[in-house]
Amino acid sequence: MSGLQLSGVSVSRGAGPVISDVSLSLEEGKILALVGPNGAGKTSLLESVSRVIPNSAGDILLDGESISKWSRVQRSRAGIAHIEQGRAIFPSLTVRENIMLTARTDAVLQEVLASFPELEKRIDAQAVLLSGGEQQMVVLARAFASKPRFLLIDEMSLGLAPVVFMRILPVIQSIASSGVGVLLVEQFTHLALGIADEAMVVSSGHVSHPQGPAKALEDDAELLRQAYLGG
Ligand SMILES: Nc1ncnc2c1ncn2[C@@H]1O[C@H](COP(=O)(O)OP(=O)(O)OP(=O)(O)O)[C@@H](O)[C@H]1O
Repeated sequence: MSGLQLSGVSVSRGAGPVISDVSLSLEEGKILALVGPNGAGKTSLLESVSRVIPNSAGDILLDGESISKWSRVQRSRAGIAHIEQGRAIFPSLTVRENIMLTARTDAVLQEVLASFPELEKRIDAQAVLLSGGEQQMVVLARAFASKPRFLLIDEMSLGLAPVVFMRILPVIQSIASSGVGVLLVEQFTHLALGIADEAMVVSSGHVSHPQGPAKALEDDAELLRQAYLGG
């Protein structure tokens, strides 16, 4: 079986479980939106996939092989990239230097920039001088330049106006079209559902709406509301 799978994954933090028995499946080239209320455990779930924290039960599989015991570095080398919450650019470096940290060669840089027309224009600007939206583009470009198979994106829109985030959405779509599987956690639920192939809702650490077509949730406000309340 190819792709990334979570099978009955639980995650504990401090006092107890924050994720219980979550299963999902992500294929390369697809976007799966993971939505749910604040504190539902979405960040913790992504963190268990990249091994910021371990899963306490269940299994995480890559191409059918268990990676639950793999370190963060091993998972990253296997192509699992994680854009964590908060902007993580190197402010004193230029856009080019930030992207070259992972691109390493000019050929890869040029390949990446083809998906980021806005950045191409600002390639020699110091990153600190960019707008919030442009800085997030740099973060995305740097992750894409590492040539991931799977990209975990945690609330890239934090601190951005929806209209600014809307410029980032087509870039995420283009990354997925290039063959990267994207697991997207996003506070602007409808924007995320609008670009996702599939979606699922997590509420209080549990799956309250299982993985299925994103359109079903996008088109049915009542279904979405119920799932947010815990199904
Ligand atoms: N470092 C931590 N130590 C202990 N508990 C934590 C830690 N980080 C998060 N939690 C708790 O884990 C639960 C899930 O939080 P998490 O951040 O994973 O949810 P979330 O759905 O991403 O929420 P948000 O949208 O607010 O970021 C919450 O109850 C939170 O208080």
